[in-house]
Amino acid sequence: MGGGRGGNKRGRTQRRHFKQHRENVWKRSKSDNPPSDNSTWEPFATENIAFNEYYKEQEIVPEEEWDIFMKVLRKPLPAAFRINSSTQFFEDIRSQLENDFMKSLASEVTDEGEVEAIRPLPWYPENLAWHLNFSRMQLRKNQTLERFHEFLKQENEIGNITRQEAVSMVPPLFLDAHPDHFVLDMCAAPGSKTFQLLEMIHQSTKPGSLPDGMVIANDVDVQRCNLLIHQTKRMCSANLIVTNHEAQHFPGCHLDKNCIDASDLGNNKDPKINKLLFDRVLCDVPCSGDGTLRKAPDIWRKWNAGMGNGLHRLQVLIAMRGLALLKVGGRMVYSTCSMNPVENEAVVAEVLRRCGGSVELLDVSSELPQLVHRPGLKKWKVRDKGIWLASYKDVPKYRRDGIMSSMFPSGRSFKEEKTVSDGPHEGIAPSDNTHETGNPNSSANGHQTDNNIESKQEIGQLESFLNQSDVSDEEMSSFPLERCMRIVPHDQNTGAFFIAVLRKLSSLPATLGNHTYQHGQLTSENLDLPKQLPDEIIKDTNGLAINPSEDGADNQYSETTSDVDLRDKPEGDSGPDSLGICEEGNEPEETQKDGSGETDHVREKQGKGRLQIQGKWRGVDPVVFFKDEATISSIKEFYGIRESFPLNGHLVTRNSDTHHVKRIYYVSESVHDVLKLNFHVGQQLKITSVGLKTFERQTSKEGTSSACAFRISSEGLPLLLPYITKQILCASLVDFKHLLQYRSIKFADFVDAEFGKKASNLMLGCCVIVLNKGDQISSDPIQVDASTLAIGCWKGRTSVSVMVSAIDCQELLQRLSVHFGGKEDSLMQEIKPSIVQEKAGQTMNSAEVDRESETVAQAIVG
Ligand SMILES: C[S@@+](CC[C@H](N)C(=O)[O-])C[C@H]1O[C@@H](n2cnc3c(N)ncnc32)[C@H](O)[C@@H]1O
Repeated sequence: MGGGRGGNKRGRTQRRHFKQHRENVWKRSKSDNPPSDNSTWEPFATENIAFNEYYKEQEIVPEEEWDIFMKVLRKPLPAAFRINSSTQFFEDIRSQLENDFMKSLASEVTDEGEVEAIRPLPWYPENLAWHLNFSRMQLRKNQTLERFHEFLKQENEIGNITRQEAVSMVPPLFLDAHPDHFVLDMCAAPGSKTFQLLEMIHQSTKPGSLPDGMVIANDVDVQRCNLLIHQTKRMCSANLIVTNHEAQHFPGCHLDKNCIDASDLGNNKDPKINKLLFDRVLCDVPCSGDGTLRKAPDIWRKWNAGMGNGLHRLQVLIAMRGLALLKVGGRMVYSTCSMNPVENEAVVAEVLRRCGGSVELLDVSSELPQLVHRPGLKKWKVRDKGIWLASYKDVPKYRRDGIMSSMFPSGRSFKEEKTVSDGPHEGIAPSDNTHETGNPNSSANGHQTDNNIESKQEIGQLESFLNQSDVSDEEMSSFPLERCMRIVPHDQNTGAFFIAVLRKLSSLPATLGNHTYQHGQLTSENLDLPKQLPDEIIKDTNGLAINPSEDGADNQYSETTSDVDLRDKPEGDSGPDSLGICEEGNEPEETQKDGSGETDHVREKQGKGRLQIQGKWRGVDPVVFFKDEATISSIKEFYGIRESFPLNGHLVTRNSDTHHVKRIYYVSESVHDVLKLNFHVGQQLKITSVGLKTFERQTSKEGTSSACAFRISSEGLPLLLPYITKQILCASLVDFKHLLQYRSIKFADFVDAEFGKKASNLMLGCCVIVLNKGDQISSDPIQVDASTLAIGCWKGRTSVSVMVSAIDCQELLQRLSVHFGGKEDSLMQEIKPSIVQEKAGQTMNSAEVDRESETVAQAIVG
């Protein structure tokens, strides 16, 4: 099928893999009802004294709003979902919601105080995101709601809508990614924001073309990477690479051109890019996740102030790495689903402090004017072991491993009271390189930046300022942290979220390092160098890994299902293990620590352990460019692929043995360039998934007798469609519908006899059937635009069979009925008697259809 939004729409025929493994979040789950046996079931307690005390003290909301804040926080979170704008029928779905369901549901009673049953989120562009005021129980309450429930279930299953917490949709909007941007999503799993970013990259792409940009989606957790791959598969993007790194050590892939083999250079093989830099970076870091309390009420029980303290360090490191990888002029969004200032404003302040004047915090409030948000805090306190700390000087020595100066509004360590190293004057640096002393904030300031102090006079002024504003009990940040955005639940009936938008104005101070914390302070390593992986990993991952693996690839998804279950559990349904594995992905290992500082050490150790395990993955094959000229030519010849479609250099596989390649993936120019760079830098990027599955080897008996060993995969069809000149036919609406209805039709049974004849003349093997909506003239080459509907089929010896799953056929039929509803009756009258009889008997006599081709088609459809 053609197009994305504005052109490159991904059809339902491509979503087979996705839906086969996707939990339907709208379906009934055991947890919908309390257990019927006598076991003691109690609702989650929605009270935590430490929580109350903490956030009251932080003045997270004005005192007079406290009660409503708590009241809303205790209420289950209403569902929200997004229409996937990359699907071919997104406009139909939106119109169904606007014109049909909004009206039919209007009279239904919803939660108290809510007037509308469903409504578009006013701040989300083009009515593509919706808020729903019914719980799943209510959805089954009556017929009108049941119909809506069915709609949600089906569209979710097909992949046309995605359930996503409303506030989680915000960060990608502020990232403002364009189709030509290189985007890094540092902590991407399970991938709801990556999906949005891909939609942005692909928007307005013409059918058969690819954007210049790309997305690298990274996550440290292998299992969650699988979830990410699974989620993003629906986008069918050739512009995506999924990687598995600690974000704080994400490799920059710096290429020393001197190291390139001279013969490579001679062969014009030098990569177009010599390091990885991004136009946009999304830094949606692991957090304590108390913004998701409404969705994961078990957090009430587990919450403690140490959760945020334990994550601050990692959050700073990840954000700093993101800024190092950001191009000058580029934008980075830092976000969390936590309300805690230690994880939010303190992190933002610390990166500003470290970056001097090279990074600015943007005021983007005018960009989504209808999004209600609160300004970031300028002052806050740190709580450790039940004690309030107003300033780092209050931190007992023995706690300085866990409590960092950067957690406080001033960021001052007070280690050397008279050293002008940090503090309220962002971007001000002493002339000596105090970062070498281990002062957390001095490295950023220890280098000449635009704002650096040039003269002794200025230093004198600063010292006098610091003396005047010496430690007060109430510290206040002098950064414009009010530009940060805090979304609180009672403003828009959502979860809570924090967002800060940063722009890189100039290179980071030259020796600003990859910071590690020692004794409560940041010290520097070189930010631009990726952390050296253990030797064994380098050895074991010799070659890019791609997922799923050639053998039993899809099995990996089953392992991820439990994650989906946890994340998407309905309100009130979170088991004890689900803490933090919310859609916005809190980290349970980290959140359960008490802020002793051990958390991150544990995390780091776990991280290393994980890496080592990953290095020993079995079934991980290297990614190689597919260059087998004979196979490429046979594919080109069989499908008549136009020369204008670049195949050479864009095909990758995981098998260097050309004869045993099962799947061939297509990569965009941008991904190609990154892969090439990665080869040159010794494969620093640990790639778990790359490329759009485009060709699959035929393995069935009939398949192997086809003149071409490879069929076109449903995922790759939209991209290839405009370039296919052979094995492609245009079917009338009635024959197209018959194919979807009966799945296999004998040549003689097509209503359009001419079409049946043409079909019988196709070569044995894979073919493409395009719906003629009345605009195609049979003698002309088939015209493809964003609305073109096409399905992959198998031309057997006596029939044509669809290679589209039953549910996709069903959905397509429904959509056709919506579009061409008026013609339905007359079409039915045209149905050939033989087919009607078969249908009437509900038996497709397999003896009457081409057995072989059906077998092939079934094998393909799975
Ligand atoms: C808040 S969730 C991300 C949610 C995601 N952006 C989305 O919208 O679906 C945080 C993610 O960070 C990952 N993570 C934790 N520590 C990390 C690290 N050091 N580097 C990279 N990812 C990390 C977790 O595995 C988790 O998937």
